[in-house]
Amino acid sequence: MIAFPNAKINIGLNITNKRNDGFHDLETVFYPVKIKDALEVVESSEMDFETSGIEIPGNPDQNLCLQAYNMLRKDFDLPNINIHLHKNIPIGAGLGGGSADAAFFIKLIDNKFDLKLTNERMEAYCRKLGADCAFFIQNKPVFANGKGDEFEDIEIDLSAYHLVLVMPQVHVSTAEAYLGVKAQTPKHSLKELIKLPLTAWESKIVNDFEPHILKNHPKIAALKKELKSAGALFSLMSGSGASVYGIFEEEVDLSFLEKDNLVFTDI
Ligand SMILES: C[C@](O)(CO)[C@H](O)COP(=O)(O)OP(=O)(O)OC[C@H]1O[C@@H](n2ccc(N)nc2=O)[C@H](O)[C@@H]1O
Ligand SMILES: Nc1ncnc2c1ncn2[C@@H]1O[C@H](COP(=O)(O)OP(=O)(O)OP(=O)(O)O)[C@@H](O)[C@H]1O
Repeated sequence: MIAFPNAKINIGLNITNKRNDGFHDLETVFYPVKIKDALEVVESSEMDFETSGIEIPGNPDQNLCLQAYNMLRKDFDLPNINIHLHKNIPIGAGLGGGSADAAFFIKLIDNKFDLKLTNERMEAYCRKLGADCAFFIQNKPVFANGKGDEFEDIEIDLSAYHLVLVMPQVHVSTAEAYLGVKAQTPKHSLKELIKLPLTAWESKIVNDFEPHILKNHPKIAALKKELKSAGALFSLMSGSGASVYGIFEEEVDLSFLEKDNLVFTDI
């Protein structure tokens, strides 16, 4: 059985409070995009985990797909499987790629082995793996708060626009991003700002990670400027970075960008 975990972008991100458990409360809008990995599971006599595509840093035993499998195995009688993950979603990009893999893996195992898990139960498993992970169970645009794992439905549809995402040769770890940020109550709630017409979003809808990440990584700051100059109605770093997206009214020629950037169009 095969699944295609997709990435997300954050449209706005306010860090509102530093919690006592080492995490932060935030407000964000998660929007699914079409940049995808491929994940295949087949039943087998022995456990095996293989990857291809972009190299994943860290110990393969700690891959979120395996962590998800080990967690499910504690509660269900599951057979050995072979997992193949083809990695295409950039890592350290603020695109939630690892979280997407884990959530889609749980949905795939539920489907393949007929576990009959509800969305709520799958989201509960996801929350144990990472703050971003639960979003990918329902995988639809939402306003999120708490650790980024409590959701409210919102009306938002960007399908009339051209979304472009650029990933520079810069890697920002999520932990690094949170270390440099100061929590504060935003002047206007993102839940209200997101209702404004898209042409009014620029400078009102912000990402609280941007000030320090753009300062420490001038390549990301330069990219954001370039997308603006190319006519983006709105552009923002996604999550903790390093990727930056632009929302354009028309298709845009980005051949002027430096060749070492990864560019995804019509995401
Ligand atoms: C930056 C975002 O992508 C925005 O959507 C997410 O908040 C990150 O979520 P994630 O990658 O799933 O994060 P996790 O793997 O759960 O946590 C990594 C580290 O980020 C910090 N962290 C994460 C989420 C959160 N709400 N507050 C935090 O302070 C913690 O130091 C944590 O140890
Ligand atoms: N399936 C996986 N895909 C990618 N990274 C994984 C995976 N499993 C575990 N990881 C670990 O998670 C780290 C970062 O993952 P991810 O791509 O989600 O980060 P990100 O781009 O910063 O996204 P975000 O901050 O939005 O969650 C990697 O460095 C890797 O060690």
